[in-house]
Amino acid sequence: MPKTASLRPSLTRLAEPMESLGGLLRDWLPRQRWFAGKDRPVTELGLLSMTELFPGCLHLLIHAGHAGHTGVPSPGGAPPAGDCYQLLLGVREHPSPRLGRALIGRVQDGPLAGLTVYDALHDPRSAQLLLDRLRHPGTAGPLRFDCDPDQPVPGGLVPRLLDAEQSNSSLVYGDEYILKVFRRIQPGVNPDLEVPGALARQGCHRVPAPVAWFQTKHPFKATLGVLQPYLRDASDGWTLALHALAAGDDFTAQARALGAATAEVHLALASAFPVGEPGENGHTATAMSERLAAAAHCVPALQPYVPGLRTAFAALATCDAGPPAQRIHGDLHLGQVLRAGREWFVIDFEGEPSRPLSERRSAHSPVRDIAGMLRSFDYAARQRRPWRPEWARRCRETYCAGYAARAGWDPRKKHGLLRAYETDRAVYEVLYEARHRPDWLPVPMAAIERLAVRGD
Ligand SMILES: Nc1ncnc2c1ncn2[C@@H]1O[C@H](COP(=O)(O)OP(=O)(O)O)[C@@H](O)[C@H]1O
Ligand SMILES: O=P(O)(O)O[C@H]1O[C@H](CO)[C@@H](O[C@H]2O[C@H](CO)[C@@H](O)[C@H](O)[C@H]2O)[C@H](O)[C@H]1O
Repeated sequence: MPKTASLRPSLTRLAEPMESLGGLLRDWLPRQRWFAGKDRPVTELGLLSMTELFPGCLHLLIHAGHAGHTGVPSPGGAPPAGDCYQLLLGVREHPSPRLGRALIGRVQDGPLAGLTVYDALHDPRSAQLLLDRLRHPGTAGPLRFDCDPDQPVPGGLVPRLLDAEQSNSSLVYGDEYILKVFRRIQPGVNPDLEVPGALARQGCHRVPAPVAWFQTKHPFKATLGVLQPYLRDASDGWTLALHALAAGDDFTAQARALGAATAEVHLALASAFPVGEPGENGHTATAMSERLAAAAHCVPALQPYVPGLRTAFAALATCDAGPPAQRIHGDLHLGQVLRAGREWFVIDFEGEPSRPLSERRSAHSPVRDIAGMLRSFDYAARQRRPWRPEWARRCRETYCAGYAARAGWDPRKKHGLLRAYETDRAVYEVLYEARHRPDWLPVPMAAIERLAVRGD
């Protein structure tokens, strides 16, 4: 059995832990899928907080600064500029060879010299101890662990880390629960805790409700992770859509049911959170135009289409107000919906990861979510050659019909709104793909061309 490094209590008070970790993390962090600053070199790494969670496991909040940003939190606890990441680091003399993929490296300098550091979420023992902390409310330094006393979580569940490419890291326990450990941390309550909790209180069964969570109060208050029931026999909408496409199967019945489920979630959100006034289209159009300009600056391939795309935003400013602004999902696509039995469930209420948390928690038009899902049918249809525009068109049509039947208003009758929100979403996707998956860029670019040239 590998010997766990003795992490003396003094370790948590070490003055210069980054002497040991800085070099390793500077190399490792930018290679993680959830690292947001891939297009900007990391110029500075700073430690915002460090807590010994249990022997051999450190909880860290790390600031990654890019040129011109400082990692020093400003007075009053406001977050430093740049990004803050949550890491759980295992620290051992001789980690198990089974942790090979999780290795970050062997420390050369500073107080941890000679020890090996790895991503502790890959270590079943650490994952089990983390669940134990969640099962028993309490604190560890600035960290606080809470659970819903009405939904007790049993001990001894075997953990496994999901290895899908994700914005965060998720551990599944005994196929009973899933713990999402947020990676990029922003101040405030994370919508992925706030929204499912509020929807559960509304009696909405479309969203798995949180059963335990943990947060920090230093260097700012923030949600760090959420445990919820795991839908064990579920398949996500993206996988189902690709299977249907591969088999030449129709997907319209599923799309219709998905439209109805989206409307149900929107109705529950409108009951759970304050609803805004309609009539903000001018302001929204300006924000969309600004996002387009910023995206075209980063991705020059967008530039020839800017004038055509702007016509969608100009039209939005003058078209009817549409449904009132309300809390929405914020990043709805086929990968965010799960089909279990004959029901659709909606997960991941974090919103678009690159937007500030305050913006993600504010009210927006529900058309934004609808546009996100319509774009997703287009993404799916473009995964096979020859691509299948008819398949996407039918899914889009029936999704809207399903939505209309439940919501009482029909997205298809809001053409100007839908076009503007779809354009805004495609612009976001161009930026997302350029940063994370350049090979996928042609998918949203095809939509950009269509929206700019044909406008439909
Ligand atoms: N409650 C759940 N039940 C079953 N699978 C889930 C559940 N929540 C998430 N998943 C699975 O985990 C994946 C990642 O979850 P998600 O919340 O989208 O994380 P991320 O923010 O990292 O993208 C999903 O695509 C889904 O396959
Ligand atoms: O990681 P998240 O699920 O929160 O969302 C981000 O990554 C998604 C890709 O994994 C990205 O979605 C885009 O690609 C999907 C296919 O992989 C497609 O279904 C979506 O329509 C498309 O937007 C999402 O935009 C991004 O925020």
